[in-house]
Amino acid sequence: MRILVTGGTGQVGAALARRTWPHGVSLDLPTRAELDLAAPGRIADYVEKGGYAAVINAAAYTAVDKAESDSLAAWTVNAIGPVALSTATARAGIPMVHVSTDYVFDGTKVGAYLEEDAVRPLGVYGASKESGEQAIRTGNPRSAIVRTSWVFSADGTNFVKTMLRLGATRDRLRVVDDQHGCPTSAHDLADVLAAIALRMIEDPAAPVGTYHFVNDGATTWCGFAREIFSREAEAGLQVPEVEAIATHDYPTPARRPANSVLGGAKLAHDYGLIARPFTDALREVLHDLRRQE
Ligand SMILES: NC(=O)C1=CN([C@@H]2O[C@H](COP(=O)(O)OP(=O)(O)OC[C@H]3O[C@@H](n4cnc5c(N)ncnc54)[C@H](OP(=O)(O)O)[C@@H]3O)[C@@H](O)[C@H]2O)C=CC1
Ligand SMILES: Cc1cn([C@H]2C[C@H](O)[C@@H](COP(=O)(O)OP(=O)(O)O[C@H]3O[C@@H](C)C(=O)[C@@H](O)[C@H]3O)O2)c(=O)[nH]c1=O
Repeated sequence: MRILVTGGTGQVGAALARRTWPHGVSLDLPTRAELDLAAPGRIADYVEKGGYAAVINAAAYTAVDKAESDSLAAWTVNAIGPVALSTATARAGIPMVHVSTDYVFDGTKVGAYLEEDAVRPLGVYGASKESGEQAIRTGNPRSAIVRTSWVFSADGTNFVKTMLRLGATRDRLRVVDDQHGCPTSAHDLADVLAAIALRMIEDPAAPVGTYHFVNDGATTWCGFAREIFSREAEAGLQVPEVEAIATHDYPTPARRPANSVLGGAKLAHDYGLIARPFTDALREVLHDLRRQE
């Protein structure tokens, strides 16, 4: 049985490729050149010919700031690509698992966002992802949308690697302390996506809809940076000082939500999946990164 995974060169796609799958399950991990979400006309044919049991869409345009000036590209990959994927999977009669983001919310809620809370994205990336969610819901009724946030791993580009890179050459970093969210391991997320996909393949009546999955523990970007450097200091490494600043002291092209903490018990209720603390996953990732040096 084969599962199509898009975005295999990204953090989440690579984590899906690395995990151990049950005997008899194989993945098709096409490159962007082989399956381009920005060329939706070819997606139906690719899905139809593949004879897949399910599709996991981990491909996206994820450059949050660049999306503000490159909105057509972001919308094509994040919104129009999913229209084609959901229609093609529905026609093939197979389930689809799609990854979305905390940046669909505007950050004004007091407390954690639940699956049913109203969305109001602040930027192009969030808006294009929100449109992608709608495309999935409308196009394939057998679909699960998993919203997550602040993803990190030893692969690809992410905040942990940015902090380590900047910290290697600077004594002091300035990091925003008024945006709250939940750092999430790409590997833990991959396990969740896989569990949902496998259950949906086995059971046509498996639960569908929108789910939140994040690792346990909310923090700010500054808190996250300090956590990273505390672990590095424990390992005897030289670390920079981290100065807490406000969002207006770190201007960026895209606005980001002040609070994008995701909560909700749907995933535990419907699929029995529980998250571990992000600090546990962070230790593993830092260990892997040190071994890569
Ligand atoms: N990173 C994060 O913090 C968060 C991510 N998410 C969501 O999780 C999912 C995975 O993100 P993540 O792994 O971090 O992203 P990455 O940026 O690490 O990887 C993106 C992947 O998408 C692929 N891709 C981009 N454009 C296209 C295209 N036109 N056609 C086919 N593939 C394309 C990239 O391929 P290539 O190598 O060729 O560029 C790459 O494999 C996305 O849906 C994202 O929105 C949600 C919340 C947080
Ligand atoms: C590098 C740096 C960033 N920052 C701030 C900018 C921003 O507000 C915050 C995070 O910066 P980044 O650009 O690394 O992260 P960003 O691209 O906003 O990360 C987002 O990516 C997309 C794909 C998602 O879906 C989100 O869940 C989220 O993970 O930290 C500092 O304050 N100091 C710094 O030195």
